[in-house]
Amino acid sequence: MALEPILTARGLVKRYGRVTALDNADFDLYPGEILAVIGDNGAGKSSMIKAISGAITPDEGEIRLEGQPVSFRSPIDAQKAGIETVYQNLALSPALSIADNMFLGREIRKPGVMGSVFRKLDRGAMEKFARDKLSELGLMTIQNINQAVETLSGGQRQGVAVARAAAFGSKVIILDEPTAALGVKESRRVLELILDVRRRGIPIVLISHNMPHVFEVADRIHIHRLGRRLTVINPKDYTMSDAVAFMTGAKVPAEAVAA
Ligand SMILES: Nc1ncnc2c1ncn2[C@@H]1O[C@H](COP(=O)(O)OP(=O)(O)OP(=O)(O)O)[C@@H](O)[C@H]1O
Repeated sequence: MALEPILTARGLVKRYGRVTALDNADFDLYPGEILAVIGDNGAGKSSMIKAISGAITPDEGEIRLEGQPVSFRSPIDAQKAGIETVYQNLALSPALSIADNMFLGREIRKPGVMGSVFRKLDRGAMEKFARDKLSELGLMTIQNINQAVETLSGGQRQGVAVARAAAFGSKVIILDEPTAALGVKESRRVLELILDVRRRGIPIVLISHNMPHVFEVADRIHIHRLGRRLTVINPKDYTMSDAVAFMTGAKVPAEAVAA
C-alpha cells in the first residue's frame, strides 16, 4: 500500500441542534483500495461521507485530497475535484433514459454558433459514451440506452448509478449502501462492478451494513462508532462477529484501548 492517503479527514465535527452526528471523526483512504465503512445505525457514517463529498459542511475539521486542503461547498464541487458519490437514496431520475441519467448536469453539447449560449445536446456522443461505459463495466445486458430508468430492475439501476460514478469519478468513488434492498443476484453484480472499478485503479469507499459483502471485497474496514472512527481493521485478521462486536461496543479493539 502506498504511504500517502489520497483522501483524509481530521477532526470532523457536525452538529444538528443537540445531536452530534460527527464527534471528531478521522478518515483515511489509500490509493487503489476498497475501504469499507461500517457502524451501527446513527453512528455517523452518512454524515461523514456527506461532509467529505460536499453534501454538508462540517462545523469543524479538515479534509485533504492528495495532500491539499479542500472545502467543497456542494457535491458538484467534489465532483469537479474527481470525487463521485452514490448516495443511499439514489439520485437517478426514473423518468429519464439511462443515457440522460448518466449525464445529468454535465451533458455533452455540440459546438455552438459563435456567441451562442444555448448549444444543442450532442445525443450521439452521449449515447456512445453511456454505451461504452456500461459495456466497460459489463452492464450491457441493458439493451437500450434510451430506455427509461424506471423500467430497469433495482440491480440495473444501481448498476447505472455505479457506472455513472465510475465514468466520472477520476480520483475517488463513494458508495453509500449500494447493495441495500437488492436481491442476491443483483447484489453480486454490484459487488463485481466494485471490484472492476478497483481493478481500474480507482479507490472506493463502501458504506455497508452487509458484513459478508464487506468481508468479501474490502481491503480495510473503517469502524465508526458514536460519531467517530473507532479503529480500522484488516478483514483477514478479524471475524465478522469481531467487527460487529466492535461496532456495537460489545468488544473494544486493542488499538482503541490505547487511543
Ligand atoms: N439532517 C439531519 N438533521 C438532524 N439530525 C440528523 C440529520 N442527519 C443526520 N442526523 C443525525 O445524526 C446522527 C448520525 O446520522 P447518520 O445518518 O450520519 O448515521 P449513519 O451511521 O449513516 O446511520 P444509518 O446506518 O442508520 O444510515 C443520527 O443521530 C441522525 O439522527
